[in-house]
Amino acid sequence: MKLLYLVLDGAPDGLIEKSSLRIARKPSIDEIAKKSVCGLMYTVGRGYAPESDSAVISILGYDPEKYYTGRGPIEAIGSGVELKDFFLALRANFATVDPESMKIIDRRAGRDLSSEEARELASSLDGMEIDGFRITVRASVGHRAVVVIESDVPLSDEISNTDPAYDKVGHISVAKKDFSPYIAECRPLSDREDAKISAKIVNIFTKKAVEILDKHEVNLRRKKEGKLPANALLMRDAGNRVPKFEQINRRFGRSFGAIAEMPVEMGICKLMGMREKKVPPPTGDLERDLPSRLSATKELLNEVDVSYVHLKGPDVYGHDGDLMGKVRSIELIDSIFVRGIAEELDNVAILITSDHATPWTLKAHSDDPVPVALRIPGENGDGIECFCERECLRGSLGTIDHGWTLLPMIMKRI
Ligand SMILES: O=C(O)[C@H](O)COP(=O)(O)O
Repeated sequence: MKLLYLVLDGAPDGLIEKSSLRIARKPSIDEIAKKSVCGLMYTVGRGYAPESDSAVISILGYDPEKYYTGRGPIEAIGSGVELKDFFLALRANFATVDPESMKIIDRRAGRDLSSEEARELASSLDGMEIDGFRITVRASVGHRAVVVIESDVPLSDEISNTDPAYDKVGHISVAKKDFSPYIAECRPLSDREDAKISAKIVNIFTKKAVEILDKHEVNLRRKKEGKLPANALLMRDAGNRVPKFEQINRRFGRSFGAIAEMPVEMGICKLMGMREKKVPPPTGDLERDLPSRLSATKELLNEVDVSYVHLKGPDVYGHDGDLMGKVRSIELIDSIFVRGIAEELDNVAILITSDHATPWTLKAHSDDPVPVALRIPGENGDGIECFCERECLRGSLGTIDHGWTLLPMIMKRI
C-alpha cells in the first residue's frame, strides 16, 4: 500500500487552550484524523526543542544522535553548494544589527528580504579569503543562507553558534527560550588548535560581513524604503561532514519521493536517496503556493510508494507569534492541499504529523510532543474529533518517545 507522509512544519502549539490546530477550521484533515489511529510524538526525544533538520532525520526513521552531523552541510547540499573534501559549513540568517554594538534588531531582517536581494548580498561576500581560507556564501530562501569555509586541511566543527537563538547540545542544535540579543562570539568548544582556527575565521568573517553589508546598495535602498537592512549574517550548526544514511529505498524496500520548500528538508531527502520533486520556492503567500504543491504531490503519488511532503507555512507564523496567521495557514493547507488530494487517497495510507512544535506563545521551537494521525484504508480509527494535541493525546498510538521509531512501525503495517 502507498503512503502519503504529510508534515505540517511547526504547526503544534502544545497542550494549550489556544492551540492553532484546535482553533483552525480544517474539515478535511479532521475527517482523515477521525479514521486514523492517533498519538503524540517526541520527534527527537523528551526535553529536546529540535530544529527541523534533526527532527526530519528522526521522523524519517534515523536516530539523529547516530546520523546528524550539523545543519550546515545539509543546508549546503540542499542549496546546491558543492562540498569538497575539507570544509566547514554553517546555516546562516541575514539579520539586522546595530553595526556599532552588534545588537540584533531582527534575526530575519524583517522577514521581507527577497531571494533576489539575498542573492545580491550573498554575492558581495562570496569568494572572500580569510587567512588563506576561501568563503562561499549562498542565499537560499528569504533570510536563509549557508556559509561554507573551504580548506585544504580538515577544519573542526567544534565551535559555538554566533546566532544566540540556538545552542549546540553535542552535535544537535536546540532552540533557546531566552537569549542575549547580541551576535555571539564564536568560541572553540575544544582546546584543539583546529577548533580555535575555525572560531577565529568565523569571527573575522562575521565582522567583515557587517562592514560590507551595512554599506551595500541593497541595504541603502531598503533603509530608504523604510525596511530593515540585512546587514549581518548570524551563523549556527557548523558541520564538517556530510551525514551518511543507508539509502531509504533499500532500507524499507519501497521507493520514496519528496516535496519540500526549504533547502534543509530537500538536503536531507536528497542524502537519503529520495526522488526529488521540485516546486517553486515559497512566496510567503500560501494561496499562491499550495496549488503547485498539490499538483506535484498528485504526480509523486503515481511515481513512488512513499511520498514525503513537507509544508513550511505554520512554522513561520509560530516564530512570529502570530496565532491567527498560523490558524489561517493551517486552514489554507486544509482547504487547498488536503481537500484537493483527498480524492487520490482511497487506497493510500496517510500519515499527518509535524517535525516540531513552534508555539506562537513562545515564538520558537519547543520540546512539546507533536500530534500524529495514521489512516490506513480498511482499518478502524480512534474516532477523534479533531487533529490537535489534546485529541491525539488520547489516541491508541499513545506517546511515541522517539520519532525515529515511527516510520519503521508504519512500513511494517502497510
Ligand atoms: O525557517 C527556518 O529556516 C527554521 O525553521 C527557523 O530558523 P530561524 O529561526 O533562523 O528563522
